[in-house]
Formats: sequence, structure tokens, C-alpha cells
Amino acid sequence: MPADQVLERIVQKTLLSCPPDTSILEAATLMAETRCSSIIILDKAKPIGIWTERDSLAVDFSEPKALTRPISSVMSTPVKTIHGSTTLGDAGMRFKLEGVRHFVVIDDAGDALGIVSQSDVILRHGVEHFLVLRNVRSAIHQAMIAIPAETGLKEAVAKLHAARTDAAVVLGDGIAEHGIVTERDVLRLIASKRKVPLTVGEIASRPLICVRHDDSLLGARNLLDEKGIRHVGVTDDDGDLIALLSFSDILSTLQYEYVHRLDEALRERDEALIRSRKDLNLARKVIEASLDGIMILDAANRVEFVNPAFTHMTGYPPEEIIGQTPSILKSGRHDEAFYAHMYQSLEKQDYWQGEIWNRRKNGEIYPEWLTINVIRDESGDISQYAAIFSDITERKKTEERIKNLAYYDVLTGLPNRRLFTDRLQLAIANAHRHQHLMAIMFLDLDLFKRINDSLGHGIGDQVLIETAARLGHCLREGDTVARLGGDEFTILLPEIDHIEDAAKLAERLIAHVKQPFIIEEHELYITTSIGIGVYPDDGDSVEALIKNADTAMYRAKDLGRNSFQLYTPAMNARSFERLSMEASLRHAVTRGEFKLVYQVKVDLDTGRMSGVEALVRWHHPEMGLVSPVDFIPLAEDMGVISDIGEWVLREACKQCKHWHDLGLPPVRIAVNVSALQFKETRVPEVVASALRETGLPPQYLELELTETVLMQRVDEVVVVLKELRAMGIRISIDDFGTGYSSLSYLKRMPIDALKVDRSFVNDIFDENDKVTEEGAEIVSTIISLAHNLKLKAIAEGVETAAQALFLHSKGCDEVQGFLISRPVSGEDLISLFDRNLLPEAQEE
Ligand SMILES: Nc1nc2c(ncn2[C@@H]2O[C@H](COP(=O)(O)O[C@H]3[C@@H](O)[C@H](n4cnc5c(=O)[nH]c(N)nc54)O[C@@H]3COP(=O)(O)O)[C@@H](O)[C@H]2O)c(=O)[nH]1
Repeated sequence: MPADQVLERIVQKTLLSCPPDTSILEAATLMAETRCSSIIILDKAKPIGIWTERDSLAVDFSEPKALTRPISSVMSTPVKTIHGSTTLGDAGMRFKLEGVRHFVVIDDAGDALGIVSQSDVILRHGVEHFLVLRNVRSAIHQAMIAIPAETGLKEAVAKLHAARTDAAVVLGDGIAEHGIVTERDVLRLIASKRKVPLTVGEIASRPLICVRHDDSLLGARNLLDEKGIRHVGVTDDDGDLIALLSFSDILSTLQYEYVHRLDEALRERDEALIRSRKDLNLARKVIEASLDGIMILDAANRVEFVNPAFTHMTGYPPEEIIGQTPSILKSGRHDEAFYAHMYQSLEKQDYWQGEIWNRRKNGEIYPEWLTINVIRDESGDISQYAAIFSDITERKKTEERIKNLAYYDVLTGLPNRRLFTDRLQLAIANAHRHQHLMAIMFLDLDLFKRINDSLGHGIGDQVLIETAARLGHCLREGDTVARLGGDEFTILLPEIDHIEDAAKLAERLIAHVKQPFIIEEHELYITTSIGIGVYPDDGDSVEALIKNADTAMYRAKDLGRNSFQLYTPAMNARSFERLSMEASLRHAVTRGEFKLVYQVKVDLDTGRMSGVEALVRWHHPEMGLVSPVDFIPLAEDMGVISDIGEWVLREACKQCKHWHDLGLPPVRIAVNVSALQFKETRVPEVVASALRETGLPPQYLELELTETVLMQRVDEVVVVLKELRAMGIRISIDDFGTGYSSLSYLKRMPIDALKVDRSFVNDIFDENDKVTEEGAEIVSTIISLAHNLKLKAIAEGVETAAQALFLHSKGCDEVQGFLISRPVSGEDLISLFDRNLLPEAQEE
């Protein structure tokens, strides 16, 4: 029978009871008639005492009035009670802990339901397997009381009482003559009201039923059951009576085992209790220390418990939230459907997890990651909800930052390529659906590299930031400006009515970018080239539109920069041209497709040739003559500029040496060196080898460098230039004024001349041949600057006599330009030696 069975199921419902004023005789009679070993004394249905067969031994038979005394005077009190819902397991423990053999079983009202004895409980614990393993001898713990049959009854009962035993052997002449007297016999005697016999032999039961000492206890118990008796004699191997075995002895043996097991169970229970207390303690500490907010709700959705983290996050202390519903935390950000879905999930899966916006006590709305678990009782009904949440404000911010990094350009804050293409994709779909035009623009800052190289990336970055802002100011809401990288920007116009709208915007953008940039102490003039692609004519996919706008932008650059171009299919042919040009350029040196032309420089004081500049030309077998403006940047991009530069240097030295060898007046030859070439190679070594190979004395070689060369790795450049100067090579700075070199750098550089860029020379006069204030000022300043630095000033791109005159008046030392001569072959140049080349002089 399981230990969780309750007492109500096994209780002896026929509770033998009597009121307190019942006489001992009446009580004994009741017990004898009903074969009950005890009687409960009830007062108004409440048990107040108990009287048992054992108590009957204390009755003084010699006292005539003994049996008429009220039972309440001899009963044992108080009566131990136990509730009917107590399990057999728990009842067993109570017997052990309280040291009694009977409990009155009561109901909720305290009324007696019946009585339960320890043996009732023990015997229901499945004892057969135990009894079969024990023999009768093992259950005997008490010496046998043997009383001769002729012993007086009063004396015999006193013996039983004194020995605290419930039975004794009444000795006969032989074993077959032995009998037994028990406390039940005494009770019956009291109940029979007959005259008290003189000797014990008169009430003894005979014969004494016996078992052998080595029989099993199970056999003995079955015999007791079968005969309806409570005692048997025990004989030894010789058949001699050696002891009395009572049902109580068997019970005691069982009890010993049972109690032993009970002790174990109690110990285990105590250990489990300690463990669970520890676990509880630990759980409490974990909950208290948890950084996650914890809120327990009852089945009616009222807050029962919150931990400190909850208070920390929401601002509500326990006393303000307990008893409330969690709706106090609602942010108002979620609609009814959201909560309906949450409750549905809790109902179906006992669980909900997700992101939710809640409101703190101070009104602030914040995001949480919330997990709710439903807790159900044994019958499956919802008893509580456990909500655990963490504040994910920081996580959201990080996600936002990551999103920004993924979709926005860090420097300018503009959308990046990814976001731009996403938006373009959408815009194309939209334009397709609604059948309207849309356009994209590809913008590239002109000569931006120069700013980076000469003024550094810090200034370059600020230019980009300012450019981004200017572009943004020109756009309408809904348009997107993005930075693809470097100095490349794109603009998306998701809906336009006419292509001209895009063209007008391009003009506005160009005008805005053209405004001077004031960055730190620098006043910078920057222009932009723009290519425009329109959907659907110029492409119906992201790739096609970007590619074609890019092509149009390159066309704008080719055509002089600072302008825009609408894409035309012919431009793609040009891109193709560029690709095939790249392929040819790789082989141009080895195939001998380059040649040099020479342009003279003239001394303004004497009118005579002061030097010659070598200029490279590429004779492409199919394309014809290709300008260096087209292929030098390409060669730089392709990484072949150093090869071309070396060839030019050798060829120029060879030509110059040739003129010398012809006996012409010795002339100095100037060779252009690209900034990239200067970076990639050890120029002094290349120069030394060219001079060595050709035999040209170093003083007849001049290198023309751009300002960009001066601005990169200044200290290294100074060393290299000094090396070249030490070799006797002359150094001049080409296109001076277009870069951003500073005076302090110039002073450190070992250079000989500044070449005024032809754009400044061109700006000296306006279209009406009037001197422009600004143009004249710039040229005069550069000439003065050169002279202040003890350098020669050379003006390039001189096309008119007026320009030459002006330059002479400002002290310019030399001029170069179509006025004197276009670049010519080495052979044709011979005619220009040793004569005055200035036009006025010619006229004279
Ligand atoms: N790294 C190298 N760069 C080179 C080399 N050869 C030339 N170049 C550079 O290419 C640019 C274009 O040169 P080019 O087409 O040869 O033009 C030169 C002249 O023809 C032109 N010029 C000369 N006088 C006038 C004039 O009166 N008007 C006018 N519109 N143009 C004129 O100027 C160019 C020479 O310029 P510069 O070198 O700045 O003195 C050019 O930047 C060349 O430097 C090479 O071998 N390597």
C-alpha cells in the first residue's frame, strides 16, 4: 500500500466510545463485546481520553467499588489526534515522534472519525517479505512470565501489571497442560460480572498453542490470524516451552525495522529540507542579485513580487507595484493585436518571448527583451506568470550604430553605396509602376587628389564634408545624396518631370561646389564634374544607370571638367575606346609608338633660346596621335608611367646630346617627371643611368616637377632633390599656382625655377584684350615670389605678344608658348637655335 494513502481510507470507523461518566465495568463490557482493545471517552463528540486492555490490569479486584468508578478517573489523557487527510507515511512519522500507539482520527471540525493504531499503519506497509526472512526466536525480547496454576488471581494480575506484559504462561503438569492468561482475559472477567475466581488456573485458556523457535515469523503471524489469538508459546528443539510470542512482539520487530526505515526517511527528509532551504536561499539571492528584472504575477494578472532590478529599471518600488496589473508599464507603442497575440501564445504554449516597449515611472519609454512563462499547479490551472526582462536600450543603440555603419558613410554621414543602391532599386520599381522618369547623377570632384596629396587627408576630409553639405542643400525632400567613396558622390532624383530638371539641378550643384571653400587657413577652389543617367532611356537597372552616369561623368571631365553631361550611348563607345587604349598602352614602349616633340623656352631679355622642353606623343597605330592629357593619367592608373618616364628621359638626353654633337649652341633640355614616377622610382639613379648612357653632361638636364611632388613626404623629397642638385641637375616647378604648396615648403626645396601655369597667363587679358586685375595680380605675385626665393620665373602657354610684353614688364625671365613655337620635332628645332625668337624682335 503506498505511503501517500491517507488515514481516512484505513481508519476503523466503528469507534468504540463512551461518555466520561461511564463506569469501568460498563466500558470493559463494551470492549469485550466488540473485541476492541481500547475505548475512547468522548465529551460532546470531542475525544478527551482513552482506556485500553492494558489499563484494565491496574483495576484492584479486591476493592468492591473499583468497577463502579467512572472511566474518566482511570483514562489516559490527552488523546492524541490526527487528521484524516494525513498520509500513512506522515502518520508513521507522528507515531515515532510522539511515542504513542493509537491516534484518534478527526475531521476538519475536530470530530472523531475513528481510531488508528500503529499496527494498522505498519501492517499496511507490506511486511510479508520481511517476516518470511525472520525466525520466531529473533522476535522474543522479553522473558516469559510463568505462573503456577494455583496462584491467586489477584497476585497473578499484579505480576502481569508489574512486568508490564500482556500475557503469562499458566503452568500445568506437562507441556500439554500449560495454559495462558492475558490482559484480555482480565477485561472479560471484569465484563462478566461473575464472582472473581480464586486462582489464575481457573481463567487460563488451554491448551497453549505453540510454534517452534526456528519457524518463520510469517508462519507465526498466519497462525495467530487463523486461530484469532494474540499469543503462542515457543518451543525449543527439544519441545520444551521457552517463551511466549505475542502479536505485539511481531509488531515490535516490524516496528524496529519500520522505525529504522522511518529514521532513514526522516533523515532524508531533513537533508532534503536543508537542501531545498539552501536552494531556496540561493534562488532568492540569485533573484535579488539578478540584473534582469523579474516580476511575478498571480493568476488574476496582479503583481505579486518584483526584484530590485525591476525597481532599478522601471523606477517602481515593490510597494507601488504589488497588487497592480502590468498595464501600468504600457508604453502605448503597441496596438491591441500585439497584446492579443502575446496572451494567445501564453495560453497555447505557456510562453512568450519578444521585444516590447514599456514605460518607466518617470515616463521614459524604453525597449525590453521580455520572457514570460506560465506557472501551473498540479491540477494544470494557471497559478502565476513569471516575467523576466532586460533593458535593451544600449543593445538597440548598438544595433542602430551598426546599421548606420552598414548604411551610412562615416565621414560625411551620407548614405553609402549599399543604401544608395537599395533606394535606387526601389525608385526604379516605383518609376516603372507609375511610368515616370527618374534620374541619377554621378559626381566626382575635379583634381581632388591634389588637395589630398598637397594639403593632407585632414583638409581633404573637410572638403568632402563641406561638399556633402552643399550638395544636400540643393536637393528636395525625397532626393538622396550618397557618397560612394573617395571624392565620388551620387544623387538620386526618384521622380522628375523632364530631363531638363536634372540638368538644371546639375548646374546648381556645379555652381555651389565652385564657391570657395575656407578650410583652416586655406582658401580652396574646387570644381565638380557630373554625369547624368535617366530612367528608362539610359538604363532600367541599378547597374546600368550607375555605369552610364559614371561614363557621362568621365565625358564631362574629358571635356574640361566643372561641367555636366547627360549620358548618350556614344559615350559607351568611348569607354570601350578607353579599354582598348589601356591594352595598347601596355605595349606602346616596346613597340616604339612614343616619340618626343620639343618646345623652346626663350629668354625675355635676349629673345634667344634658353632651353627646350621635351613633350611626349603617342602614335597609336589605329587611333593616330594620342595626347598626353589622355594617356598620362591612364599610364599612371595602370602603373606604367615610370616605364614611359624612363624612356622619355633617355630619349630627351639622347636628343640633346645629338644637338650638342651637331655643334649647335649647347642647350638645356627639360623633362617632365610625374609625381607617381617620383614616388615609384629612385629618380637620381634613373637620371644618372640616362646621363651615363647618353653622355649628356648633367648641367644640360632639367626636371620639371609638379607641386604635388613637393607636398608628398616632404623630408624625403628634399633629400632626393638635393641629391639631384648635387649631380648638377636643374629643378623647376611646373604648373605653379594650381597646387597647394606652401611658402614654407618652397623655401626648403632646392629648386631653380617656377613655371607660371598657362591658365594664369591666359587670364592676364580678358576677351577684349584688357588686362584683368585678378589675372595680372596672380601672375605678378608668382613672378615676385620666384624672385624673392631667388628662383627664375618662366611663363608657359604664352600665345600673344601682349602677354609676352606684360610678362617682361613684370620681370618674368623666360617664356614658352605657341607665340614662339609649337612643340616640334628634334630636327625642326634646329632652325630655332641661335636667333632671336621674340616676335617684336622678328618684326624689327
Ligand atoms: N609626365 C609627363 N608629362 C608629360 C610629358 N609630356 C607632356 N606631358 C604633360 O602632358 C600635359 C599635356 O602636354 P602637351 O599636350 O604636350 O601640352 C604641352 C604643350 O603643347 C602645351 N602648350 C605649350 N604652349 C602652349 C600655348 O601657348 N597654348 C596652349 N594652349 N598650350 C600650350 O602645354 C603643355 C606643356 O605644358 P607643361 O608641361 O606644363 O609645360 C602637360 O601637363 C605636360 O606636362 C612627359 O613626357 N611626361
